[in-house]
Parts: sequence; structure tokens; C-alpha cells
Amino acid sequence: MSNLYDKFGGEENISKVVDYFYDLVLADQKVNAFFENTDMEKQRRHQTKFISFALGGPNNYSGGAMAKVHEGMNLQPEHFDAIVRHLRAALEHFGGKEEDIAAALDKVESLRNDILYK
Ligand code: HEM
Repeated sequence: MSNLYDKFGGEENISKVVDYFYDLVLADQKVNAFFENTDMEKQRRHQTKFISFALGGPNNYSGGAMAKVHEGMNLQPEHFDAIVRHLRAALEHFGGKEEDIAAALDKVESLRNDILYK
């Protein structure tokens, strides 16, 4: 297996991780208000494609750039950290190996400046 996308079982498994992840996000009062008016079906679909691509899978993401889609939210580090925590919990839930999880979260971490304070 070559890249993280394969290690996490490709798009089919990543979509399950993303579903579980958003269940955690929507149950968390620190962040769930941001998603009040969001079409969660589209969100889950776009996030699955985005994360698949970020982990080295095919480029099928058709949503907006990170700075653009988070514009007007004025997201703070505590929000970003909460989202990363839920993503870690979801990857762990599906039995990801620690070194693969750490590598995947490094990729997400590299987006921090694109997403915060917009
Ligand atoms: C941690 C890294 C993050 C990544 C990789 C990420 C990724 C994405 C993606 C791919 C979309 C879909 C864009 C589209 O459909 O065009 C999106 C939208 C959104 N993100 Fe994030 N996001 C991150 C952090 C956050 C945080 C910290 C929050 C708030 C706590 C947040 C709240 C939202 C909301 C509310 C939308 C939907 C906006 C709408 O309703 O159209 N995101 N994000």
C-alpha cells in the first residue's frame, strides 16, 4: 500500500469515517452551531472527496477553496482543535494505525492558516 488514502481503505471507508466524524461534530456544542444551516448530506459528500484527495487519493473534490468556504465564520484555534480531535477519534474508531493517523492529521494541520480567522 502506497499512500494514506489506500491505508484508510479508499473512498468507501473514508466516507464511513466522515459520517462518524460529523456525528461527533454535531453532538459537540463547541462547534455544532456553525453547521446549523448546512446541508449535511452535501457536506459529508464534499468532505469525503476533500479528505480522500488530501490523503493522496483521486482529485474528485468540486467544492470551494478552504479560505473561501470558511469565510465569515471567524474560526478560532479552539474550533479547529475540536474538529481535529473529532477527526482523530473517528480515524481511531475505524482502527487506523497511530502512525497513519498522525500523518493524516499533519495534512489537516497544514490547512490551519487557510481556515482560521476568515
Ligand atoms: C480542520 C480542517 C477543516 C477542513 C479540512 C474542512 C473542510 C471543509 C470542506 C471540504 C467543506 C465543504 C466546502 C464545500 O462544500 O464547498 C467545509 C465546509 C464547512 N466547514 Fe470546514 N473544514 C475544516 C475546519 C472547520 C472548522 C474548524 C469548522 C467550524 C467549527 C468548519 C465549519 C464548516 C462549515 C460550517 C462548512 C459548511 C458551510 C456551508 O454550509 O456551506 N470547518 N469545510
